Amino acid sequence: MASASSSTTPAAGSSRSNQDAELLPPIPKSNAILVIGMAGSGKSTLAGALSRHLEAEAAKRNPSAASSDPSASSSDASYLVNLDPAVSTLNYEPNVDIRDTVDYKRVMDEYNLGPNGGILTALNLFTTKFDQVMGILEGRSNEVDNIILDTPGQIEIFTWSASGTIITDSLASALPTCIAYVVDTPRTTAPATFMSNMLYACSIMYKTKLPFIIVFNKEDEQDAGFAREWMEDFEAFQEALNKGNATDQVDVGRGNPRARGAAGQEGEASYMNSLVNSMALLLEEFYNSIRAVSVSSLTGSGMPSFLSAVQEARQEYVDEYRPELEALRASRKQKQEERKKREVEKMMRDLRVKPSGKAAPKAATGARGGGGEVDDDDEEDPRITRMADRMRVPGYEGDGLIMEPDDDDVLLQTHGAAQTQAGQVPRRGGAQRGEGEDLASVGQRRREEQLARARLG
Ligand SMILES: Nc1nc2c(ncn2[C@@H]2O[C@H](COP(=O)(O)OP(=O)(O)OP(=O)(O)O)[C@@H](O)[C@H]2O)c(=O)[nH]1
Repeated sequence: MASASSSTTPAAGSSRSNQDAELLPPIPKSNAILVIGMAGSGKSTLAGALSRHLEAEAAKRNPSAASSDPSASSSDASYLVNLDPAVSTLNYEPNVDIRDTVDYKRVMDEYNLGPNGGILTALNLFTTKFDQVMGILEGRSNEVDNIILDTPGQIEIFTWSASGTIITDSLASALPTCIAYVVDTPRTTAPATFMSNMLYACSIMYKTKLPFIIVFNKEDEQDAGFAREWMEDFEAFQEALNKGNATDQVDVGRGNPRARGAAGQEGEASYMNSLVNSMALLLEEFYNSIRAVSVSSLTGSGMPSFLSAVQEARQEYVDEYRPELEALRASRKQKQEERKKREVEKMMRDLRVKPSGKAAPKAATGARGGGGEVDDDDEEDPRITRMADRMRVPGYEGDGLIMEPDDDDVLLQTHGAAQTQAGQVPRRGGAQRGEGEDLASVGQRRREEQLARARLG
């Protein structure tokens, strides 16, 4: 488990990213902190506590500005976005609030939905306007240090919905974004609950691929030492598990769970226990790559270590997430350009036009010696070859014909060429139909003309 420690804040806009400004905008000063967690874990309380902590820090850094204009430091310290349409009261004043845009109770009534369906639909409706929210956030992204986004209580509504994905991806493509996964520490002391929380965290991390911070909240009620130990030492977790039922709360006290033992019966070899055991093994890799902090959103303790973890996450975004995003964008752009080029080439071939715009009657070259400028390097279009074959007349060495891609005309020209073995290939017009004349009449007229000429000859 990576622990949060202070790290240098990368300068706004890494050189690497600036080079590729065409694909992605330069990295701004702000971090986006997406606060996610199970219902009641303390997401909103954390968002409020963090913003107050940031305000206080900003006031300390610049006391004169804070005293002359109390709103100045606070507005630059953080920017808050509430994405929970169903919350009734918040312990902070959001700058952008989903409730100002969608009334989730009306959504429930109008669409005949239950509470969760209402929240999901409200979020979906809001997401249709999220480009506007992104415009606002990007506008502030070089003014504020941290943009904090509080998500709906029902975690799956955000993490497994299309709107959650759109919001997360939009943020991550514009700002150094990290996930703050809030854990209700006092309610995670049973090995099974701990494990399911960690599995959820792991699935979100692998889904979003974003820098991830586990925030063990409510440390005023329950120290997170046991959780850290379970993450770092598999045997400690196994020992706690073997002391009782996986679903029993372990008496972790405020210290080492191993020393205190489990509250339940001795070593139950239940299916649940062995399942939790195997999952713990699977999660070892996840634990190794994760940073975890413990805080109390109620008292405000642990905020500096949380902010250090955010800075580490920013660095990870700059070093790992952003280059991948740039590579992805570059390859998508290249593919788009290649497709565009292929389409233009195909169109050129179909029109038999050189890129310079000159017409080239290549279709007539089946009769050799086409008069127009022909792009000889071009691959022959099989349809044109077939058409030219139909037009080819044995022994004819004449000029090319200018024709329209119309079967009637092709037939007429072929017919015209067939009767002029001597080389007087009728130019277009000679073979044309008169107005209102159908193909059969033209044939008839031609036969009559031929007969007349034969008689004269
Ligand atoms: N003791 C203690 N209680 C906390 C702490 N953080 C939050 N709470 C309490 O936990 C309860 C839920 O907090 P919220 O911030 O509403 O949690 P949430 O995750 O936003 O809730 P939903 O969005 O409704 O799921 C409230 O009663 C908070 O007072 C903390 O650090 N310590």
